[in-house]
Amino acid sequence: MVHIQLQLQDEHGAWLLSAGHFNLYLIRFVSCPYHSPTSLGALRSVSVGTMSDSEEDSRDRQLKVVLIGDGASGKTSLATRFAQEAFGKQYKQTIGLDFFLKRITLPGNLNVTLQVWDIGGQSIGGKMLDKYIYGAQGVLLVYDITNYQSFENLEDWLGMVKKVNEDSDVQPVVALVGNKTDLEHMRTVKADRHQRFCQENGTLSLFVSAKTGDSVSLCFQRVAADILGVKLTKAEMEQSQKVVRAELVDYPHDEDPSRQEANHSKVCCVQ
Ligand SMILES: Nc1nc2c(ncn2[C@@H]2O[C@H](COP(=O)(O)OP(=O)(O)OP(=O)(O)O)[C@@H](O)[C@H]2O)c(=O)[nH]1
Repeated sequence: MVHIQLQLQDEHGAWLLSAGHFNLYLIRFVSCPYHSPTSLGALRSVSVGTMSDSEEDSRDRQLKVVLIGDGASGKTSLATRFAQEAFGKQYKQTIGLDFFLKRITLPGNLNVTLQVWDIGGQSIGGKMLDKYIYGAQGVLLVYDITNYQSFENLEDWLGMVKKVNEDSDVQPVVALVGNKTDLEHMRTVKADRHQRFCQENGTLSLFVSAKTGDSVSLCFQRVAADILGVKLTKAEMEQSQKVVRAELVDYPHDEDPSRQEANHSKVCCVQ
């Protein structure tokens, strides 16, 4: 594939455009005299050159990853935990979709910008769902491990993904994501049921907690790596699985300090 580097400067030397990855037909379009003298008349230089493979490799890849699944399964929470390292206990239904961007680095210094499309659970019957899913290289099928219905309904969500991609040569990487693992004691979807779904549908298998952050980065890393054909080592996977959670409790200050020491616990959990 031919890549062209195109750079445009104005009369003061400011870059109007400096970009690569143009296919030849785009360059033809740029060289047409479509621009007005006022907007681009002051152009000082246009340089066109090819990019070497190493320059090309150092550029960010953009991947579209969509999160789908029933309402309240935790899609927004996952996206927020991943992109902003935050978690909100309050449920606020996503209407339509939300959009997040996050840059990650995969082994081999491969920079990847993930476009995370958080699709509202109520979109399942809507007209826009196929448009949201279209073009996604990665799909996270999210369910709540404490809600069996959210797992059962994934058949419908996956059906939609297959329908959107039925004419496509390249199929998206699909991952089954069991969320809310911090509520293990309330689990209603057995782990072997989860694994069977993965085997039957050829999906990646992930368990996460958006609340604690457990395995959330790993989840996105694995999907991105799989899309790009990058292999993550065991050490790399363990690294992105790690969670450091510290909870400091503010106790009243007027107690006897010796009693405070005996009665109060500070929670600091390193996983
Ligand atoms: N305990 C626990 N609660 C979670 C977790 N993830 C999400 N929640 C809670 O579950 C509720 C729903 O989370 P959302 O992220 O809004 O769910 P959603 O899938 O985006 O829902 P829709 O917008 O309706 O599609 C919220 O109250 C979250 O705080 C988790 O890992 N553990």
